[in-house]
Amino acid sequence: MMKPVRVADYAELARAALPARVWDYLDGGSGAEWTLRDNRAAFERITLRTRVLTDVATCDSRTTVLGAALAAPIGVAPMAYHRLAHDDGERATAAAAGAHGMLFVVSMFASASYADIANAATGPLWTQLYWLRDRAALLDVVRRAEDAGISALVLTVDAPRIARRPRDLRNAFTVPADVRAVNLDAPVMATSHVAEDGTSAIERHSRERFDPSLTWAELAWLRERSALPLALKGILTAEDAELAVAHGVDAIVVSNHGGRQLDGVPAAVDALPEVADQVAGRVPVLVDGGVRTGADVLKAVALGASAVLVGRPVLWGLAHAGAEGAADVLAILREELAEAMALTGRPTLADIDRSVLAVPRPRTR
Ligand SMILES: Cc1cc2nc3c(=O)[nH]c(=O)nc-3n(C[C@H](O)[C@H](O)[C@H](O)COP(=O)(O)O)c2cc1C
Ligand SMILES: O=C(O)C(=O)c1ccccc1
Repeated sequence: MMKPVRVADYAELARAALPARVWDYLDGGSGAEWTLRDNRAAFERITLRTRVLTDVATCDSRTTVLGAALAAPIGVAPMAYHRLAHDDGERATAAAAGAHGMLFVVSMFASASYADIANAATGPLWTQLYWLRDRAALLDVVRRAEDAGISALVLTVDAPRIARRPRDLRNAFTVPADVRAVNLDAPVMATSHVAEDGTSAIERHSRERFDPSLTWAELAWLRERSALPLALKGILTAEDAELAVAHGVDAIVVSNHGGRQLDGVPAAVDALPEVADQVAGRVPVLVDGGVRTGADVLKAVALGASAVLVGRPVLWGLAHAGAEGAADVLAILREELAEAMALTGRPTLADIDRSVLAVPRPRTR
């Protein structure tokens, strides 16, 4: 292929670079992958209303989210095991995000230590958590993150267990022995590395370790033990957004886990307005799922997002060309966002409101 110019170009490059079962794990979703497809389709259904002659000589996409100063309202979504995509793993991702003034949310299942990631980083780092049955182990992860200077916690709440993902079941997917969740795993072989026909090792591992009995009341336990700001990731309804704010959560990530948890929930960008309207500016609302262009970022901001997180495309860039590839994916998004702001006549993020969105209407005669 010629030099990639769109984020989507990197998908094919990554597919060519990776073993089929690793590609399936990264690319795949749950069930019939209906929600996975809808994450994209929903962005593609939204059209834009341009304004002209507004002086777009300089477009400013800078913002601050939970104290993190960003050059653009874009971050890397938490994803397990970046070393599946490239040997340099999360250190490369951290360098790429930092090079563009973007946020990196490190997965609890990162394949590099928080200390090593922090050493490679030049920008803000948050970390994602799953609520483990073993509270001491959960707290241990939090302490390691704090010690490395991680500045916020993102608790994923859409995964009391990892959903059935048909591609991983068919492939009996296991994580290779040399790729490990080093901030978490005991040095013994964890289930995620043990093969068993017709099962996904990650799904089995999640059933053993994640605590599916977690409720709102228990969030206080974590708040009492860490002073870091806390975001909840995986909120899709106004009811849960209200409960999150009522329980003192500092930010919300509207997400369907990239179509990897319950198949049949709405596209993330379709759930965003319901959540943003309910929250009404009380805490920042982020969104992830299907963001592939700068115009997608603009659409999410118009619907109330303070920032977007980008998942798979970062791994595509890593798989193709390590830190350089991941950085190029982020550079394309940043450049396209600047272009979308200029061409819609919205030179600052504050100018990007719902007036930039065309309401799709049935044709009348
Ligand atoms: C390979 C992979 C691993 C993921 N691992 C995690 C994880 O460890 N924790 C988490 O909260 N979300 C995880 N996610 C979900 C992402 O944070 C994010 O919600 C989703 O990928 C965004 O959609 P996108 O890939 O379409 O941009 C993972 C997603 C992928 C593709
Ligand atoms: O694959 C995922 O989406 C995911 O969230 C996860 C969770 C635990 C271990 C590895 C991946």
